[in-house]
Amino acid sequence: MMPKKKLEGLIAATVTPMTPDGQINLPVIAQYVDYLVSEQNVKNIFVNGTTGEGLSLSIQERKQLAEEWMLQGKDKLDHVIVHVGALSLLESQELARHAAAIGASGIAVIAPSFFKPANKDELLGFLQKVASEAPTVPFYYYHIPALTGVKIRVEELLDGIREQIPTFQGVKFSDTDLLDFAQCINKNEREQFVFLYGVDEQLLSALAIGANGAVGSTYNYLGRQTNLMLQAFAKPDLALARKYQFLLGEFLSSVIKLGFGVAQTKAVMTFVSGIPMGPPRLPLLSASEEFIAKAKAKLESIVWPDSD
Ligand SMILES: CC(=O)N[C@@H]([C@@H](O)[C@H](O)[C@H](O)CO)[C@@H](O)CC(=O)C(=O)O
Repeated sequence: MMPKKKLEGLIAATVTPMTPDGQINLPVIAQYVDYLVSEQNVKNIFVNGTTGEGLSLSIQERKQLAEEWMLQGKDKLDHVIVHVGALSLLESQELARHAAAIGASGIAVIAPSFFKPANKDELLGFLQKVASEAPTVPFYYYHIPALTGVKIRVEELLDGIREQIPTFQGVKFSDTDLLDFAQCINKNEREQFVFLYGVDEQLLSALAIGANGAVGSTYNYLGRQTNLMLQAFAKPDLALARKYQFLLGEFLSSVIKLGFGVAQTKAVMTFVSGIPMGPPRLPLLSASEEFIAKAKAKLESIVWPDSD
C-alpha cells in the first residue's frame, strides 16, 4: 500500500486485540479495519504505539500485527504507520526493515526510555540509525514525554533534522506543551512536514495552531464525531467546532477522573464497536465493571449536534 494522499486528518492509534488468555488476536483485525472505515470514517491508522501496547509486545508479535494490519487494510486504508520504537536499537532497526518490506506508509519512533538520550544529538543519533534502515519510508518522531521521560523540545530537535534524516516527514506530538508545538510549526512549513497532534482532549487548540492532523486513541470510537469537529473547523464554524470539543472533553474528563488508560480504551472500544478487544497485557489490568458501566452511561448521555 503506497500512500496516495498526504497524511492528514484523523489517524486511529489502534489497540492490539487480545484473546482472553492474553495472546494477540489477529483474526479480529479484518473486522476492526472495516469498523474504522465504515463506522468512524477513519482511514489512517497508527499501529503498535502506546495504545497498541507496542512496547509490551514481542518483536515477533509486532511483526505479525503489522503484517495483518497491512493485509486487512489493503485497498481500504489510506495510511498505515507502524511504530517501530524499542529500547534496543537493533530491535528497532529490525522492525524498521520489516515495516519497509511489508510496504508500510510510514514508520514512527519513540525515544528510548530506560537509558534515555540526554540531549538532542543523542536522540538524533538513535533516530537516524533506525530511519536509515528504511531509506524509502517516511519517518515520524513520536514525542510523548509523559511516558518516555524524554523532554527534549521538539522545536530544538527539528532544527536541521532533514540533513541527518532525509526521510524525516513529521512529528506525532503527544504533549500538552502547545508553545513547543507552535514553534515547530512556526519554524517549519506545514507543507514540508506533517504535524500530528496526540492529546485528543485539546485537538481544537492544536488545529488553531496549524496541526495537519491527529493521532489518538479516541478516534477508534469517537472518530465520526471528531471528524465533524474537523469539518466545522475547516468551514469555519468555530462555535460548532467548540461544541464538539467540549462534548468530547466532557466524556474524556469524566473517564479520566475514573482512571483512564490503555486498558480502559480497550474496554470502551469493545462496548462501542462490539468487537472484542480483550484484556491488556500485564502490568496493565483490565478495566473494572464499574468503570465500564460509568463510561457507557456517560457516552450514552451525550447528545451530539448531528444527532439532535
Ligand atoms: C498517553 C496516551 O495514551 N495518549 C494517547 C491519546 O490519544 C489519549 O489516549 C487521549 O488523548 C485521551 O487522554 C495518544 O497520544 C497515544 C497514541 O497516539 C498512541 O497510541 O501511540
